[in-house]
Amino acid sequence: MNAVVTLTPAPVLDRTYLAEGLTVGKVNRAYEVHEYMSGKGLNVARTLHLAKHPVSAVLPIGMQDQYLLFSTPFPQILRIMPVQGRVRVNTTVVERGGRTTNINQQAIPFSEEDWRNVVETTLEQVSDMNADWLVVSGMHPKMTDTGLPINLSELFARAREMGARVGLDTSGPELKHWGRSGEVNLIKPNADELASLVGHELTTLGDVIEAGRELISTGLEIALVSLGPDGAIAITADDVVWASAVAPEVINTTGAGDAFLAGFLSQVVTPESSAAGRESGTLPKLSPEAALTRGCSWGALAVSLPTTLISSFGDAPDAQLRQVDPDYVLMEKATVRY
Ligand SMILES: Nc1ncnc2c1ncn2[C@@H]1O[C@H](COP(=O)(O)OP(=O)(O)O)[C@@H](O)[C@H]1O
Ligand SMILES: O=P(O)(O)OC[C@H]1O[C@](O)(COP(=O)(O)O)[C@@H](O)[C@@H]1O
Repeated sequence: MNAVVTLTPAPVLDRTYLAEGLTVGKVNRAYEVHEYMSGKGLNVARTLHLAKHPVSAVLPIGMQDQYLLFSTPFPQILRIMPVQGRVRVNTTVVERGGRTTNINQQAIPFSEEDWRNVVETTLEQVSDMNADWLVVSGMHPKMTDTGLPINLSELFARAREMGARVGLDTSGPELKHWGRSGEVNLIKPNADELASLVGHELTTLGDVIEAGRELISTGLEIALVSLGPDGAIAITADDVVWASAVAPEVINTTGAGDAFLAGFLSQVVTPESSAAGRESGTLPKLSPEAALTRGCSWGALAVSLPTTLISSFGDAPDAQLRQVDPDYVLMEKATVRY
């Protein structure tokens, strides 16, 4: 069935200001403001749900903030875990012309008990949905008692024992740790995140491919590197595929990575390969090529909308693509295999 479970360990209230321009150190005025519940895993799940894909989003959110979800689209896909602490707020300023500035708040720490409940609920979802993927997205909170970041080893190992692949979309020290741990199947860094993961500058596509291959040698199955307007590249042990799609207009780049990952996940395992895998007790075969093209199209669509994919329209992403670009004429798609 190619079902996906997402876990967003640190959900967010996204506040987006649209302004003519942003001058640091001056008073800036917004001509439009949007506010909605978000977080990388939630964004991926909503986008997949719009595409009628089986998906469930685990969201640890304190009681005081659960009202924020009252008007959220698609409440049926949410698995809300009550935890201590308030939800964080991420602020985005989008200038005309598309330049985007983000200020992301630190994640609220987890108590030992809250984290344990989140792990168990997530695994229940993986099991109930017979999930092909568990995707953990966004910042990782620290634990209140130790001050150390959450430990995902048990969650990853048990999800994999259940036959799910594990995907991780994060940055900074968390990506450095888990990206090389051999405990996840997929990571989705952008070029800057990949450079800091491998510890050196990446100036050419060849550098990106080499960095991806280095990670594959540590036990990763697929490095999915997004390259902003230059599309994305998927690197596996025996395949390197690049694709891109042209955005009709660049309005707000926040959320492009999430839309891209949703598009990729929606196609990387076909229902047939998923079923065949279950029958033979092996992991389903991956089809990165079609998945990459779909991911780039959805990413390009996301940048052409003022907010994220889901809050602007209620249609499936491919229908939204046709509204933005009736014949897909502007979305010239290219896929190259290296
Ligand atoms: N300016 C753009 N034009 C067309 N597509 C874009 C543009 N920016 C992003 N995308 C698409 O969205 C994907 C994710 O964007 P990227 O900026 O790399 O991710 P992140 O938001 O995680 O940093 C890209 O791989 C690309 O397919
Ligand atoms: O958990 P983090 O790293 O603060 O990221 C969360 C932020 O990333 C987003 O999910 C957007 O991410 P992308 O631009 O990578 O798609 C925002 O909606 C959210 O505020």
